[in-house]
Amino acid sequence: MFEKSKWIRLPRNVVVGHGVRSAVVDTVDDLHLQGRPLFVTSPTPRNVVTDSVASDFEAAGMDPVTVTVESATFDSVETVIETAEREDVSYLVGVGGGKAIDIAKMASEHLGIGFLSVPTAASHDGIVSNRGSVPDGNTRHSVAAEPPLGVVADTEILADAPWELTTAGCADIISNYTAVMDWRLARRLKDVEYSEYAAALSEMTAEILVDNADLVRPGLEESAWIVTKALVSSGVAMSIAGSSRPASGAEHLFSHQLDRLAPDAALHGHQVGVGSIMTAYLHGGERGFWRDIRDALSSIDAPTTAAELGIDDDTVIEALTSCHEIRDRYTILGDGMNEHAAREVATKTGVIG
Ligand SMILES: NC(=O)C1=CN([C@@H]2O[C@H](COP(=O)(O)OP(=O)(O)OC[C@H]3O[C@@H](n4cnc5c(N)ncnc54)[C@H](O)[C@@H]3O)[C@@H](O)[C@H]2O)C=CC1
Ligand SMILES: O=C(CO)COP(=O)(O)O
Ligand SMILES: [Zn+2]
Repeated sequence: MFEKSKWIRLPRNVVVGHGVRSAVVDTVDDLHLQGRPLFVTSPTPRNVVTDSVASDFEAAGMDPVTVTVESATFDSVETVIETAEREDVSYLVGVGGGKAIDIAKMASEHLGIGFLSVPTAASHDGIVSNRGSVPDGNTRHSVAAEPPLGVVADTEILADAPWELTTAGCADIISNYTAVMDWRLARRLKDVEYSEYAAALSEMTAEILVDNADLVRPGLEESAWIVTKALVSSGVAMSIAGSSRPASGAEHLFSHQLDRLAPDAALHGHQVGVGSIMTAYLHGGERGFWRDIRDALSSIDAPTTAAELGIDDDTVIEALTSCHEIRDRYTILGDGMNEHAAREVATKTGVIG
């Protein structure tokens, strides 16, 4: 008998466009959410966006509360849960970059209440996904979390955000190529669960973004539009897969290890992009696909070297040789690279000098 079953949980409303920040209240109405909202945000997004959206809620008589978190940790998730329980809120609104949105979605999963995702930067593909990404000691968890009921992505806000946040989002998408290569490898060697639809959607998303790279330029609102659509599509791929596999392979392990070794040195998307150049080399050797990844990153102004990340060469080598230990996720790194091999890939790809 066929007994397999699967839930794919996706947002119901995705609102993208110029000035749609004023539609957050309407989105809440459309989703029939009632009661008191808790805004989950971080310091800069709070000043830039959250307070003005919260004042729309006040004007609509919804009595919002705001909690500001600084980092994507389990302690921050706990702070949000405690605030939500104390203030008797009915749903959450995550406003900010990847960290604030991850915290909101994980708290929402724990509380069993809905949440809305209001990105203030096109910097990551967690805008829509049903995963949270949290460092914890020597490891990094990819946690099952509540996907947003609705997403409101105002392209005016996203285009006004610092340009490097947008290039980081592009690099997070370009890294899908190597994430999917790793996923297919793990399927062949370790029989891991695999979804052809999620893999194809993830690769196609990267392909469309690279094909449109000429249109991704600083200050252009159309760029924010193109990148946001890719981020949404990549997040949907993760939700179809029920894991971050379509968008996170060895290049993400490399970035997660850099976060431990050189905290806050560079943006998540930029780190995974550089990691992707090197893991593409490992997948294809001299045969050139890594050059396509590097050129795609360069074409949208994303870093392609350790120096451009602001990270020294030795730290890159340390991350490469140890990042396979971050989590139990089989990738092209297998059971780890030795230092000589790591130096060779980093040098041959021009990541280190
Ligand atoms: N759950 C998932 O599926 C995914 C999760 N992530 C996670 O997301 C995080 C990376 O996201 P990021 O957005 O790069 O990090 P982030 O949330 O730390 O934001 C980066 C910086 O941009 C600032 N910022 C945001 N909006 C701004 C605006 N409009 N104007 C000026 N500054 C603004 C923030 O204050 C912060 O300093 C990582 O923790 C990563 O693991 C990334 C991809 C997928
Ligand atoms: O960043 C992600 C996808 O872009 C997902 O993060 P994880 O590697 O923690 O699953
Ligand atoms: Zn990522």
